Amino acid sequence: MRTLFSENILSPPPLPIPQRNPFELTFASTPSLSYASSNTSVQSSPPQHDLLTQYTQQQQQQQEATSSTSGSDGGRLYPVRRKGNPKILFMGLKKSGKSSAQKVVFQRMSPADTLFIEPTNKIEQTSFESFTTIDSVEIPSHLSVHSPDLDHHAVFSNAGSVIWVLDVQDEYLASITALIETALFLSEHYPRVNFEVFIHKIDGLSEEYKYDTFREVRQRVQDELSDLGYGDSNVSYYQTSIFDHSIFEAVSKVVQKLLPQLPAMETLLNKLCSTCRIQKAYLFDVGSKIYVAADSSPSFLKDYEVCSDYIDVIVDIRQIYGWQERRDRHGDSESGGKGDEGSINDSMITLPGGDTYIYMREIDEHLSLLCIMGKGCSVKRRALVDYNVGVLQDALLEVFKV
Ligand SMILES: Nc1nc2c(ncn2[C@@H]2O[C@H](COP(=O)(O)OP(=O)(O)OP(=O)(O)O)[C@@H](O)[C@H]2O)c(=O)[nH]1
Repeated sequence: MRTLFSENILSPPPLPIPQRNPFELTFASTPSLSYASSNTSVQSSPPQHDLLTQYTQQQQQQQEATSSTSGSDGGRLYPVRRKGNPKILFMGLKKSGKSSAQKVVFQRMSPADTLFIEPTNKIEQTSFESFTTIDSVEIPSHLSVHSPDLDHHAVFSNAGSVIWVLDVQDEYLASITALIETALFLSEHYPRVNFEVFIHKIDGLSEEYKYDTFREVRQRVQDELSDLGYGDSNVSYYQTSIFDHSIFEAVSKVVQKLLPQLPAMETLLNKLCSTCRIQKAYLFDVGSKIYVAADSSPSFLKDYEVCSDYIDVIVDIRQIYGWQERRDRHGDSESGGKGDEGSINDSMITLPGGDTYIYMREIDEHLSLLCIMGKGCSVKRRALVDYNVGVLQDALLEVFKV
């Protein structure tokens, strides 16, 4: 076959992507991992580990030297360590959807019920208890960042992220002006706080208009910030709606940036995926359906949706029929007694077509691992997957033990 390129021209091999050392965190003890694999070529060799470790150490030294406050590394945001629980502030103009967004995600309110939410007139804080406690705070629309009634220190000093909720179904120029004001205030006074923009109520726009509007808002904000000399400020944008999974995906990404365990979790999931040929692996918080980590392969909303729906099914079944007492893979039950090995809470389904499977395994009472597997990882390899997921489970429990 004739091709445009000569067969003798070889493209250079891709450079290995340097990854953060997962064990940089000050854990009480670090898990020692050895995954079982039927394919030895996917396991990293010791010299590679040395290189990665050296690279990470250099990065850390550079970061310490420049005492960077943003936690940004070449465009990639790494969690900045903060004291206390992850705290997320919801801000935006009146009726933009602040209460709805947080109630749908953290309190499992049905989207239809948000029609009856009363306006918020004072600062409201709620705590979501799960694998970690997430504080979510709503700032009423009449309190702008320059309002003398706002206790800036109490509100922003320990905040992790500010989410600006912008209603695209409304006239949004006024919201953009207030958004810029808030972004500037945060850049100047609280640069460690992440600034996230939810381009919200996107469900009301037609398919082709959705992306145009998203791009227009993003461009306007970026242009105005650069005109004011803050072009390099790290602002993230998400298209969201409470009527689909987009709000959960967006909140997941916001929460992930606040978790110091994220690099360790990502590395563990990457290793699991390469060892067991898993297409995509998510670590879900079952209570809220936000995912706290995923492997680094490209992520599609559809994958997230199918896993999220599967969690709903499992939670419903569990509520109706109950669930076996959980035992770990060593046979210890939660009450401390010894039981039969194998009574671990996991399940697997095949999607229509028969080529794709979803595997779910409880890691602890809040977190569950969900994996999407394709042709390369059939049910015949289930024993290998079970074993390796067991190793991952032990490591994750160590990570959260701190
Ligand atoms: N179509 C659509 N409507 C939404 C969405 N999110 C919220 N809403 C609706 O927007 C209206 C206002 O939502 P709220 O959550 O009360 O907004 P708010 O910003 O908290 O309002 P205030 O507290 O009064 O400032 C409600 O009727 C919600 O049902 C969305 O994603 N899509």
